[in-house]
Amino acid sequence: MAIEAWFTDERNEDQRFPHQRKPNEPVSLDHLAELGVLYWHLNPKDYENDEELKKIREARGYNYMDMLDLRPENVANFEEKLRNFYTEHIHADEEIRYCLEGSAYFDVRDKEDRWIRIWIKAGDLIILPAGIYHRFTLDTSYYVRLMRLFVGEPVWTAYNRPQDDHPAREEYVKSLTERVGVPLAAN
Ligand SMILES: CSCCC(=O)C(=O)O
Ligand SMILES: [Fe+2]
Repeated sequence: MAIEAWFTDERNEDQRFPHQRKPNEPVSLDHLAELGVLYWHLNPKDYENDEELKKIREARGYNYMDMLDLRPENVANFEEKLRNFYTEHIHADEEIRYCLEGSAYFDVRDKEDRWIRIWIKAGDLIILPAGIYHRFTLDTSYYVRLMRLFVGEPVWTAYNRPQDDHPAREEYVKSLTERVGVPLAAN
């Protein structure tokens, strides 16, 4: 079972709604990969002994790990945090999130600056590349338990859009043309 992703409508309704277009315009994993967004589906029940997760962490150097239980009762300044998560931003590093329970939405910008909504559920691990414009919201279930991974000491600093001159943004924009350039040049 793969994650679902789609282009969002532009309606000004609750951010926790799916915001699918009518008819729905799905986005494939290949399209996400072109944007540098990576995805795995793992077994969330046994994450402590999961060899697949171990392999990914080793291969990518994710030695840091913590848990984020996003529900109003156990997060200080819950509303403010959610507001910040939903403000379009980038990071200087990858954003790696593994959904263990519940569900939520990551929105990422595509090359034409359209929003793609990615619905993550238990077992979905996604990696957003450094420099990609994105935001995050809970869905109507209003609960998600996420594992956060990182290389070394974690840096969660968010740089709100616009960040055209940020080195991570410049690097990301360059990587987009290179990623598309390879298969085209091979033709
Ligand atoms: C709650 S995890 C995702 C939110 C986000 O984009 C971030 O933490 O930078
Ligand atoms: Fe982020």
